Amino acid sequence: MSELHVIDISRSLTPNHPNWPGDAAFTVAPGLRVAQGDTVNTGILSTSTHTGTHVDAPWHYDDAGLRLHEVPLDVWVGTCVVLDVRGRAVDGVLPEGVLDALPGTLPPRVLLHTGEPAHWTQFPRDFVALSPALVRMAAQRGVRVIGTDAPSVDPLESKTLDAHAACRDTGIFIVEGLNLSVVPAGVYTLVCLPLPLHGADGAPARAVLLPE
Ligand SMILES: N[C@@H](CC(=O)c1ccccc1NC=O)C(=O)O
Ligand SMILES: [Zn+2]
Ligand SMILES: [Zn+2]
Repeated sequence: MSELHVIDISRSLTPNHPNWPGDAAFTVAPGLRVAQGDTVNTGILSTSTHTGTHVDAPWHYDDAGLRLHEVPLDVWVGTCVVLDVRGRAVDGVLPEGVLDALPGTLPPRVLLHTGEPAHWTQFPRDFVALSPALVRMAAQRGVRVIGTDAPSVDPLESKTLDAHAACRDTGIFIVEGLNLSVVPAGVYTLVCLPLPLHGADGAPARAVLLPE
C-alpha cells in the first residue's frame, strides 16, 4: 500500500500482556457491542503508562523533569542506529564498550537489541540493563535517545535507577520495551510516537523503522 517499507518494532498489546511486577494490568474491556444491539463496537482501555513499547518522560524519574507533553516530538523521530548487543552483558549490565562497534560520532538515536523475544508471555525478570557509563559515553558521542528491547534501562530490583539517573544528567530520552527481534543491525529512520497524554510520566508508543 505504502511506497515506504515500514518495519513495526512495537510489541503487540494482547490480552494479558505482562506488566512490571506490581504495576497495573493491561486490559481492553468490551464497551459497546453491535452483537448486543449497540450501533458500534468500542473498548475500555486500562494500562500503565509503562506497558509494552513505551517512552519515559523525564518526570518519570526526576520530579524536576519534563512531562510527556513538554518533550518535543522531534526527539522521537529521526535517524537512529540499531545495535546488536546480544551476549554482551556483564553481570546483566551492558558496558560502554558495546559502542566501540560503531564509528565516531553516533546518530542522535541508538536502539539496543539485547535479545528479548517479540512477545512476552510472562514478565522477563532477567532482562539486560544499561550501565551508567554506557549512557554517558553515548551522550558524549552525540546520542539524544536510547532505546532498548528490555522493559527498563535499569535492573528490575534497582532502587537507585542509576541508568535512568545518567539519562537525566545527560539529557538523554528513553524508549523501552521495543521489539527488535526481526530487525537487522544498521541505520534507519525511527518514528516512535507516544500517545499524547497531557502531563504524563510516559506513554505507550507505536514505534516503526524506515530503512535508509
Ligand atoms: N523503570 C521502569 C518501570 C518501573 O520502574 C516501574 C514501573 C511500574 C511500577 C513500578 C516501577 N518501579 C518500581 O520500583 C520503566 O521506566 O518503565
Ligand atoms: Zn518506562
Ligand atoms: Zn524507564
